[in-house]
Formats: sequence, C-alpha cells, structure tokens
Amino acid sequence: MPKSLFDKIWEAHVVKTVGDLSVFYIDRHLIHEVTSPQAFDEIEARGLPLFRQQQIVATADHNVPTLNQHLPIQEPLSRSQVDKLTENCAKYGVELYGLGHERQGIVHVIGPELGLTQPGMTIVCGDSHTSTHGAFGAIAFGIGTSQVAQVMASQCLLIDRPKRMRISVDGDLRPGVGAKDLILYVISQLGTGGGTGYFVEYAGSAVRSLSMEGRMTVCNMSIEMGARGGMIAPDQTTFDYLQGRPYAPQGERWEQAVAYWQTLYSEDGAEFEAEHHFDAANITPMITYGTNPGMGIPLGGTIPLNVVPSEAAGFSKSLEYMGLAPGESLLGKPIDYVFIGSCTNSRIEDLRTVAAYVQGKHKAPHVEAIIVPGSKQVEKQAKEEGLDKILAAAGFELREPGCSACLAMNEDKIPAGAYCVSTSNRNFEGRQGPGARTLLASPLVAAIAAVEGKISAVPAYAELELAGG
Ligand SMILES: CC(C)[C@H](C(=O)O)[C@@H](O)C(=O)O
Ligand code: SF4
Repeated sequence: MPKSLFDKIWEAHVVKTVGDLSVFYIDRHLIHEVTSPQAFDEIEARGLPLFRQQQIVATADHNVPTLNQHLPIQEPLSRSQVDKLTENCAKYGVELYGLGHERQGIVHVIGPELGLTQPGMTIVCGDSHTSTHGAFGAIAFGIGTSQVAQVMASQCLLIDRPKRMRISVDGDLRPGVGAKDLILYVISQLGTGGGTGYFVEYAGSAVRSLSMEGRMTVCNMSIEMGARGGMIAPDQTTFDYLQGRPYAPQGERWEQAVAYWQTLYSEDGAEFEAEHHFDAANITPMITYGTNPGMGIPLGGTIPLNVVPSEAAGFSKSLEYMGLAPGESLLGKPIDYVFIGSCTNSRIEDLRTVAAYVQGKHKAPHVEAIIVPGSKQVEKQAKEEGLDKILAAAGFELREPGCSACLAMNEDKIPAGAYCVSTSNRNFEGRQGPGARTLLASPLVAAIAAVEGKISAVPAYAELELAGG
C-alpha cells in the first residue's frame, strides 16, 4: 500500500503498540524555561535519571528581556525561570543555549539553525509551535509538561496515531503574497478547529516554491487550526539549508542521510483521511481582525457582516475587544505598534523583507516599531548585512532575541487598547499584554503599516489588482 510521508516516519518510530496507543520513540527533545521546571521536578521526585540527555537541547527564550541581555534579568519571575533552567541543565548534563550564548534564541528558530531539526526525525518540545520543525519533513509536535517528564525518563511517548490531512496549494503566489499570507488564508478557510485530530502535510507547487523560512512559517501555524502538527516533504531546498550546519551530518554520513531523506515523500495513492486544495492565485495579502487566528480577511477586504448563529456571541465579543465593527474595512485604520518577531516570522528573510521595504523611508511618528530577531545568529547576520543600519535609519528598534511581545511574558507588552500589527501567530485577548489589540500579518504588511502609520495596501499587489492581474 502506498505510504504517506507521515506513515513512513511514524512507522519508523513506533517501538510497540499497546491497544490503540503507541510507544513512540523521540529523536530530539527541545526544552525551554516555561514548561521544563515541573518536568525536572518530577524526574527529581521520582529519583529517575534522564534516559538520553544527549538528545535534549535547551534554550531560554520566553522570559528573556530583549534589552540589555548582558545584565541580570530584572523581573523576578523571569529571572527565577531562567535560573532554574540553567541549574537543571547543569545538574542533568543537558546542552543549554542560554542567555548570553552566541546561539541563543527562540527554540523553534535555533533548532533548524543548528541543524538539530532534520528530515525523518521525531521532535517534541513542551511548546505548541513545535510544529514549525515539520517544515523539514519531520514529525514534530508540542507536548504537555507531564509528557516532557515522560520523554526525559524514557525518550518515548505513549500516544495515539493522528489522522492524516493533506493541504495542497498549487500555482504561483502573487507578488507581495508570502508564506504568512498563505497560512493565514488556509486557516481563515478551514477555521481554528479545521485541523483538529489531524497531522497535516502541506503540498503543491506553491508550497514547494517556498524557502525553508517560508515553510517554517506555514508549519508553525498548523497548531492554530487545531492540527497536531504540520509537515512538508524534504527536497533540495531542505538539503541546501541543512548542509554544513553544526548538528547536520558531515562527509559520508551526509551522503547517506540525503539518500534516506530522498525517500521521504508521500507516494502516489497514499491515503489521507482528509484533503483540501487551494489555488495560490486566490491568496491575497492577509490580516486578522479578531481574537483568533482564523479571523483573517484579505487586506483589502471587509470584516464579515455576520457569522453562523452558533458563533455570533463570540464574534461580537471579539469585535468589541478589537474596537472594530462588522462590515468595516481595515485599510486606513491607524495603528500604534508594529511587532516584527516570534517563531513565525523572525528569521533573516523576514528581516530582509522589512529592511528592503523600509530602506530610504521612515516609520510614522506615532508608531512604535520593534524588531526582535529570532536568535543571536539572526541578529548577527542582520548586522553583517547592514540591515541594522537600514532599520535604525527608518526608526525601527532592533532588539535582542526572544519571544518578547509575541506573548508578553517579559517586559515587552503592548498597552491596553493599542493596535499592534504583529508578525506573530496568536491574536488572543491579552496575548500581547492586557487589553492589547493584535492584528496578525506578514512582515511586509507590518512594515508598510509602520511606515504609513495605518493599515495600508501592499503596493506590488495593489498595482497588480489595478492592472486587472
Ligand atoms: C509558553 C508555551 C507553553 C506556549 C506554547 O505552548 O505555545 C507559548 O510558546 C505560546 O506560544 O503560547
Ligand atoms: S515566539 Fe511566541 S509562539 Fe513562538 S514559542 Fe515564543 S511565545 Fe510561543
């Protein structure tokens, strides 16, 4: 029977089945300061050793400040979380890319960057956006804290097998439309529960044409439609990205690895419990207007006038929180903040996109524009390429790496009532600070909004529309 990409990796990692559940082997376990302390406590309380601590890699990202990282963390809770991680890693011999390390960064940015994330692997982390790593053709998913302890103790998880879904996007993405628009579009079509119970494979020519950064953006947001994870079959783009990275196989082992990775694709006739097809030509620059990532519309569109009765109450509450009305267009809406960052869009390509647009321009005076690179390496590369100067000249503040205002667990908060165009992945109430109003969009849409001081059309796309393209 023809196998899917998911089937191949799944079957290679099932140690044994117990009724409907499988003992599933984990190749890489990534940890951070938020969800690891309780797991370490449990290991400690039970007097267990870490089964394979060399397969665990840690970073400090959620609680780190993005200014003056060389100084002790001021905020007591954040400091204790990060200190605890450092202590636990030292005690248990876990490799840590902590604050001050030249390769520190958001866990989902540094995994791929270090070459820890590889095709065919199983990767978990106590973090929902672990789905990001699926961009390399891995089965990667977020787990709860008790499961973090389970993997620490056994390098395995007891889980049920998810159903398979394939989402194909074919055709060429239009100018000004990127990976973020693609995934916001898909989620707006399928809804935040559209992927529940499934593991998604993204396929089709539009997906194939994306860079690794773009593929990570897409897989990152799989969780926002309820999916367990997302994945993309590895190809030459994947191999080129990985070659020479610190943890990537070298020499003869590289050749062997590539030969194996080339077998990782869904065969013709492979079975999927659900399939969806989209045409890339229908995807426009996107923006969200509500308080879940499924509430997205084309940038030039209008907020729906009404929704199905079962969702009416939530819809009204959401619009009230956002200070927006049904039928309203977002174009021309003044904004207060622009946040470029998060594991969705804080990689070098994202910073390049922003810099290319803002070069020779300046942000609007009333807008605060913050760029938080995903990792020290992204920050370094941005400086090497001179992007820091372009961004500074345009009035953008380039900070130090971390999760930052994506979820405001550090000092970086958007004030109550303020509108923030954000390249992150969640627009929940209070996500960026109590009362903050988040509008999710691509780095390009965010950069344009910063310069214009209001939500504005993407020029390349608008011209195309005017030309009848
Ligand atoms: C703090 C962590 C557990 C959480 C997650 O699981 O996703 C965070 O990263 C987020 O994005 O909300
Ligand atoms: S950047 Fe945001 S979404 Fe990503 S791991 Fe950090 S808090 Fe979660």
